[in-house]
Amino acid sequence: MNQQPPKILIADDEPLYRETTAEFLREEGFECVCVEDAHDAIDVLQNHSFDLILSDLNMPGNLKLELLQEGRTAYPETPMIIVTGVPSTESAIESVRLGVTDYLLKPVKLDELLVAVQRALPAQPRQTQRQEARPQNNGHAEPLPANIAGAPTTAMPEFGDVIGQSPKMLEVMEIVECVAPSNTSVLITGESGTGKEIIARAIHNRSQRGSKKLQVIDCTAIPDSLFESALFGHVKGSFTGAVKDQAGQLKAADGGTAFFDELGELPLVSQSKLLRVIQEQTFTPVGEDKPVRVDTRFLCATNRDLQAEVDAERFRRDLFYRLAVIHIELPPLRQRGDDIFLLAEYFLDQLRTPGSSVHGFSAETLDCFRRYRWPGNIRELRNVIERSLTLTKGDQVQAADLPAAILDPSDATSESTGVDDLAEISRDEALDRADRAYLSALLERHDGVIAKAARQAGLSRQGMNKLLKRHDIDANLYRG
Ligand SMILES: Nc1ncnc2c1ncn2[C@@H]1O[C@H](COP(=O)(O)OP(=O)(O)OP(=O)(O)O)[C@@H](O)[C@H]1O
Repeated sequence: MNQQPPKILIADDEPLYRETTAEFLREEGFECVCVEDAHDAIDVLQNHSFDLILSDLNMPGNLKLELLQEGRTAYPETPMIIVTGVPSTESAIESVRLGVTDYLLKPVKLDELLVAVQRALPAQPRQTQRQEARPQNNGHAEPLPANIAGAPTTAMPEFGDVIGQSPKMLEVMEIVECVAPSNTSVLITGESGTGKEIIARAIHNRSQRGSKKLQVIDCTAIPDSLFESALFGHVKGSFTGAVKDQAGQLKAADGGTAFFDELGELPLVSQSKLLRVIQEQTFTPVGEDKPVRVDTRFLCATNRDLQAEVDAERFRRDLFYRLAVIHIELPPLRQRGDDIFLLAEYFLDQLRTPGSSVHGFSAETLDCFRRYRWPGNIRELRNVIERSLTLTKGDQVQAADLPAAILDPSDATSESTGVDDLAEISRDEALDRADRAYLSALLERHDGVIAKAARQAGLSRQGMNKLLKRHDIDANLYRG
């Protein structure tokens, strides 16, 4: 059996970084070859085979990501990790589109680098599989093989449960296709009910982790004091109430994906614990002294503006950069054009009882759908259709079957502001007022009962509480 250590090509124009990385990896048992620019890297690759390429982005000869292109086309079997000091969403998406295994930000912790290297190397010792370096084909890049990550798709991918054909959603789906096969972290943002979880599922299902678990971790549901126990698990007797050994949620995500929902709600102290897990892929259960190693991909979602949270020092900058390598911003339903009709048809089909004669919507109903703001987005649409189906008598959902707020959306924007006044204020302020008016009307109707108001708006209770807090509305004032 071939006992050669895995061989890594390190391409970086910063001598200090290059040498310290090589020294560290050599100590860990790898063989390293260092080059200082993309030209040298491409030359070396022609005559030697490697098990992994570790490459900087901003270095001579790589302005158009030449090394990446060459690496992925001529040596598609050789995994590649990007380590960059100048991250950008564009280069991250392009790197992932071309099929890099990981995209790390400098300064990268050595432990984190080691985890990424170990993950990128195939489970089988690569020495026995190492392919002969292929000659360059006269500078003509081969087309990307269809089976590698990010090969341009000619037809739109089949997205099953994710409905949408608007340009913004097609863009989202293209990014999902590109990023799914890598281990890169993805941050998904968007208003409540825009489908953040469904997109996380789409990424997970399309990755090689798809047959393993997608563990959803709701950051609002974990009390600060129980964060470690919930995530890392605990051993019996390690604290009052720990009556038996309990595995944490991260253990369940081993081999699969951990999806942190409502990440923006995570308190600072828990953020630092999470950062460590992501960097080192290890954690120590409460009451244990030995760390547990996992292989987990991290996806997360929030409806907060995380960059603003970072600026306000409520969210750790290093965690933000680590998680937001790829950022997918989901548009609100009101910006998805005709997707609203596709979604409405889809939910009608899904939710009508077998044998129901309802098979569509009246023109007036569709018009109401188009004009309404949908603050609860797709979840609200789904709820509205579910409710209307119970009221509809004929074979079409009529406008009269819709909730009052949807029938007359102007009610929700009136709030003592005339149309002329509205034109004087910013769009954000106008939308803010509409939200406030809508929430007040809902609370009025439901006598201040938050759960009922949330149900009608298609929001979770927590989501409704957050909105009320943001608008400084006290539900108690609406109690009868
Ligand atoms: N593009 C879509 N196609 C079909 N169904 C969708 C789509 N987007 C969202 N949904 C449905 O809308 C509902 C809300 O979606 P989801 O829970 O993913 O939203 P979210 O953004 O994670 O919400 P929250 O911020 O409240 O957690 C779910 O029932 C989901 O299946």
